Amino acid sequence: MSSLAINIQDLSYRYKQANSPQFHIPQWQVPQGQSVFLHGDSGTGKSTLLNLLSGVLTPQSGSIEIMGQALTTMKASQRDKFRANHIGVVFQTFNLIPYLTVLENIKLAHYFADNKGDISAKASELVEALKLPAGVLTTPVSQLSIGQQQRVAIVRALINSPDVLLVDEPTSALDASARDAFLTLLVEMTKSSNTCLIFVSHDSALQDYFDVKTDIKSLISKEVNA
Ligand SMILES: Nc1ncnc2c1ncn2[C@@H]1O[C@H](COP(=O)(O)OP(=O)(O)OP(=O)(O)O)[C@@H](O)[C@H]1O
Repeated sequence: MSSLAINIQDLSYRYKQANSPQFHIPQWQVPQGQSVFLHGDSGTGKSTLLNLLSGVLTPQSGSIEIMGQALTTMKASQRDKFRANHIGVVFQTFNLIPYLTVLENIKLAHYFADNKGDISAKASELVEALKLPAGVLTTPVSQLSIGQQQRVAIVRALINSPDVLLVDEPTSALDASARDAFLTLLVEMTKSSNTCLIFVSHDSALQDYFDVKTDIKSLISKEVNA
């Protein structure tokens, strides 16, 4: 089995709109279990890269392997299945369904993965580990604070034990002490499950929590973007 969680080779992507910049990464490799702080100026392509890694966007050329499996050659249905089983995502808006309870939201994520069975026990464990209140599983998401919703989004992303967890700017809604506690937990949890964590943020004060700090500019090929 590959020891790389992510292996990108000669990746090119361009949005369909006229004048969109070409986004090109000659190569990028991230080992299993590594935590990466991915930063860079606004508009440099961080969200685009996360969307390519999660298979939401499909590149025009090049390859993306996750755990040695080529995301880029999968059919859309295979890619959806693969994402459910191997990739956790927490994007800025959390994408939780507000009128469903926390447990119903988590079950929905689990439904799309292969590993069936009752996940209530694991959901309770994660809820406790992320220091959410005990009764939260039966609470509708709309009744939670933003900080709690963020933790629920993490629980949902971790429920299928992903190999790669992609997190986009999640801490802006939190105060400094809540943010510290959140990041410490997030890094601990991903380390203990050998999950590769790609964490995108503008806030360089957060970089010390992570194994590696990567500026997206260093990944993007200069000639193509000139
Ligand atoms: N849906 C889209 N259609 C066309 N162009 C897009 C689209 N989304 C992003 N872009 C363009 O792609 C480039 C990279 O955008 P992206 O959102 O990935 O950057 P970012 O580094 O995440 O920015 P920020 O830090 O502000 O969130 C920008 O030039 C942006 O205008």
